Amino acid sequence: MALHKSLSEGVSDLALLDMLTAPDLPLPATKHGIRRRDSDLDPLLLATAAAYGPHVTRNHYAHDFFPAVGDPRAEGAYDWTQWRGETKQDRKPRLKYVSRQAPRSQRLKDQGLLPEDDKENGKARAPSDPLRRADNLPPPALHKRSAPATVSETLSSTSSQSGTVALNDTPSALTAPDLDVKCMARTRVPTPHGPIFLHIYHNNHDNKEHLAIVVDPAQFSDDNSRQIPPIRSRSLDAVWSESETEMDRITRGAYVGRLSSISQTPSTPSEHSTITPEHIPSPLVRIHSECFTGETIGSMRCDCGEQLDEAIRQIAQPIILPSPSLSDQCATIPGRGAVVYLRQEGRGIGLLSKIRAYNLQDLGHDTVTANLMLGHKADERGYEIAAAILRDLGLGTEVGEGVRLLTNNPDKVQALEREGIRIVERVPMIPRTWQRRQGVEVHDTHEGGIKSGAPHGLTMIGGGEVYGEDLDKYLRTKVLKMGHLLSLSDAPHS
Ligand SMILES: Nc1nc2c(ncn2[C@@H]2O[C@H](COP(=O)(O)OP(=O)(O)OP(=O)(O)O)[C@@H](O)[C@H]2O)c(=O)[nH]1
Repeated sequence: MALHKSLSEGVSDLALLDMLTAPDLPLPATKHGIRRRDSDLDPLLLATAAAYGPHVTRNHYAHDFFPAVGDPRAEGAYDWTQWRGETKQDRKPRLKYVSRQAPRSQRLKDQGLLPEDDKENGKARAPSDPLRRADNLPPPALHKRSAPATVSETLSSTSSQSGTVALNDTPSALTAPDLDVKCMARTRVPTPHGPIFLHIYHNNHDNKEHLAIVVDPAQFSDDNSRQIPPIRSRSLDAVWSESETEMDRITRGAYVGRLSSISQTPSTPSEHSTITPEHIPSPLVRIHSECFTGETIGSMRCDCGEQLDEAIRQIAQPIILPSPSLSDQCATIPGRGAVVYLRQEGRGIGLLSKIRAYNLQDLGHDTVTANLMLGHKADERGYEIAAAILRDLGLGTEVGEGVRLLTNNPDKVQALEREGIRIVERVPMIPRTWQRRQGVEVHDTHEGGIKSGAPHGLTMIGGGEVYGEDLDKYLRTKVLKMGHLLSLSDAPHS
């Protein structure tokens, strides 16, 4: 009885919707006496629109019955307000339920809600805004690579040799733009390891905002007599436009010293020297790849969070300089260097694929095989942008001092060297549990930061060490399958 009641209620609902929505065409009735719901306009769609109000299905109201249009790009095809009725030519026997609006991306662009080319959090900027303009990218010399690396470079070098085609005559379809990076903003951030300068970079090869974490606390001092060149971004210190004010420059981080309500000195775009006195060790640099799981939610499947923390900690350690003579006291200078933080999540395969790879790993596959099973390479990362950022910071350039690179990954060293970065030393990144096994004190934290004895397993900045079965497997695969330069005999469970 109840079943019959609900069935009959359902039947009358459908009949009502049919009555409201069916075109005025005679339609065959079913054996229950209800017309078939084969209208082009789905009654359920209309019911949803009526139930939830126009704000939910606003765009559906721009759809209606129209004679089918042969060419969807015909005048008025997308804009129903422009529709002036059908012509003889258009006339078709069948009504079709079609959309008369442009694609959503086009509509947003027309309304000024979608930026054409500004990647900064999707917000449109006025063309006059000095922060928007990209015409002050660093001079080409800073970006020159030693060997031709792109189609355009190869083409232009061949053509200039033959002397027949000018550089700019290369067909644009064949040229990839030379990589340019630009530091959009820089700011001071206090961390458990001391203050750092966070730099945000844009580039013309991908849509990611790559970062540089610069450790150079000597820049806070007013002492201009120091011999060590500051680690500063050339593109940031450049003047971006004639209309740029001092406040514009300061707001984007182009200032010197410590910014405060009484200290506001804009930087000058002068070329900084990259020559450091010989007795000063080269800056310590790490090229770090994004790992949301390890760095943000404290995953202990990998040691990425710990590595980021450890890298900043090591770079920030004061440098003890050898004393010129036995009687002299050793001098110390503040630690200096940088972490370039690349948005290449999951070794370049992205977070979604990495998460799927984790499930395959739980089924027993290692990190490399899991990537391959998902149709990815074992490692899809590139280091051209990292090299360009280092050059912009004056690190590892041909003329200046080299860098000491914190890594166990030989591919990374080679890739950076291919990009022209001068690496004078590879400094290993030993996992903290491995260091502890070797009797190394691993909680040597900065004054004022998190104190020794941070809980184990905390992978965030200022945290302790990562451990566990998953991490063991992860590290073993890196050593055994990816050639990482760590000795497994140092591992706690070996
Ligand atoms: N595909 C995949 N990526 C992972 C996994 N675990 C961590 N990653 C990513 O690995 C990257 C870090 O690379 P690693 O191979 O750990 O280290 P590396 O940068 O090559 O080498 P080091 O300089 O010695 O640290 C980050 O982008 C992480 O997101 C995993 O299980 N699968």
